[in-house]
Amino acid sequence: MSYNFYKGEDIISDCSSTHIQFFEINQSSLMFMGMSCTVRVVDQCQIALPSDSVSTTSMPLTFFDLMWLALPPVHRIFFYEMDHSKTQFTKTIIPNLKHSLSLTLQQFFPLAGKLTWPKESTKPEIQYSNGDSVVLTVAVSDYNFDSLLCNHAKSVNDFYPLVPQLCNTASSKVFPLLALQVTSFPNKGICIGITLDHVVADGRTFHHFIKSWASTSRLEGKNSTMSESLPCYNRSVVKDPNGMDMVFLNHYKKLNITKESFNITKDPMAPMDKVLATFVLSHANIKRIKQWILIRLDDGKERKPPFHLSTFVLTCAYVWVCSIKARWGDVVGSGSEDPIEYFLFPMDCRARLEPVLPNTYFGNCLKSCLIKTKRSDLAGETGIAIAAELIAKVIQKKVEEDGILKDMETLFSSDFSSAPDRILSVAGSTKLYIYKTDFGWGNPKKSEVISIANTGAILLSECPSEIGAVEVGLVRNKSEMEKFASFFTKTVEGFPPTKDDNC
Ligand SMILES: CC(C)(COP(=O)(O)OP(=O)(O)OC[C@H]1O[C@@H](n2cnc3c(N)ncnc32)[C@H](O)[C@@H]1OP(=O)(O)O)[C@@H](O)C(=O)NCCC(=O)NCCSC(=O)CC(=O)O
Repeated sequence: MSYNFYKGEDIISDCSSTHIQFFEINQSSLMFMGMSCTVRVVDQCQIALPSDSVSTTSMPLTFFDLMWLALPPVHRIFFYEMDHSKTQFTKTIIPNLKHSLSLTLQQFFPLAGKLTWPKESTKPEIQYSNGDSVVLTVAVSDYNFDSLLCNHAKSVNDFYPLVPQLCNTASSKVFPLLALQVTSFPNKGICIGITLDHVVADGRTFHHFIKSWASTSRLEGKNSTMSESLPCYNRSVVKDPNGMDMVFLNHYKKLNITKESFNITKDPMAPMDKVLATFVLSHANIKRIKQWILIRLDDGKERKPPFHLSTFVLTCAYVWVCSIKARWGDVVGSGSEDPIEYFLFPMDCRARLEPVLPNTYFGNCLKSCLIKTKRSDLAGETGIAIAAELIAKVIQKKVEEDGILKDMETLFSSDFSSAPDRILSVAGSTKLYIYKTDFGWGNPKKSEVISIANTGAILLSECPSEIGAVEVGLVRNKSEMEKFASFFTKTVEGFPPTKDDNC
């Protein structure tokens, strides 16, 4: 099943008003059927920057961007509880979102541009041309809004109609980078679905953009982005003394991605028989896990371990072990078969490079950190302590540019890619403060990244209802999810309480 409902030829008229260009699409409402959540598309338009506000610009991809060239886009959804009428939605909310989006895109113009590989260039680049725009879909749904917000397991297919597809016109070898969808659940809430090609932006840049759009919208178009938080487009700050970009391009050549055949297919997501659920690791439980690990690591000398057991480390170690047990059973790694398990997480290098890059650097600046260990190590009694030590030690290692290269080579190796069911990766972060994205309707009640259904990744977010707690999202088949839920709840209950526990 494909959700591609947009056809470029259908653009019929330029209805530009003030400085925003709206190209309304001549189409009757379309329905997404065949799944519980039904969405009716009522409008599609293209939102451009204010006319002539940014001139045509080319932005070369750095090696950090090139890492993501062939990977599928990220689909993120924000849910806002908000009592609103149909009239309020169409007459006030949507015009304000369109206007504020246009203003925000002026500062984040590459998102309205295209990925392409010009004849005269040695590598692909992002090109913004005056008039480029982002497709915004407006939809309405009468589905049960509350059921999409709850933490318990629900079909992942219910979320697909809430995110737009990137409208690739494969023949042109020019690819859009961002698509947006706003869906109204009348009297209940509003949902914003975003599809972003990771090649243009990582988590930090994406959340910079979305928060800028939200604050401009909250202030009803009065441009709110303070000058100190404008995106930084200085790409010369990313050094590539070892020519890592060429290493990536040579790798892509093997995948037949070249200047001549620059035709990247980023398949739309296909419905699948899986459920999505959210688990919360409370602050008290994180402390319990830490205390339990410290006891396991203690060599009797009561020294502090020479690495930092951060909330991230503790959460990942705990979830990795629960995930292994849910997939392979409680007693794993015994007998002759003891396969290698992989853990993969992104590290934001902005503050770790020499010289340091500003937080507002626009683009990708992620290093992929890979950890390998035998399944029996993780499944054993001290599995969580072993996992925590492995992850923490990788984080404290100095970031070196050739280290990034080594990781990428491992990622591309057949050994790694032939074992998708033995890789646990991480999406999101508790430090991006996604629950502080307020369009004027309060903070989101929930946010999901639906693309984890394809990657099997866990999604980390800060917990909106408890400081210091972590939300963990994942997509699994029903029976594996039930086992995961059981391990997730019971394992920490078996750890001794800390002195801070309120019990
Ligand atoms: C490598 C890391 C995961 C390691 O995290 P750690 O928390 O273990 O280590 P750290 O050095 O960052 O932080 C160590 C301690 O410093 C403090 N600390 C650090 N940064 C902080 C911040 N911004 N706010 C508050 N506290 C902070 C914390 O107290 C933490 O300990 P304590 O926890 O004990 O208090 C992280 O540094 C990192 O780079 N995260 C970014 C990942 C990212 O950008 N993901 C998005 C991928 S894109 C994506 O997935 C798309 C999407 O999201 O839409």
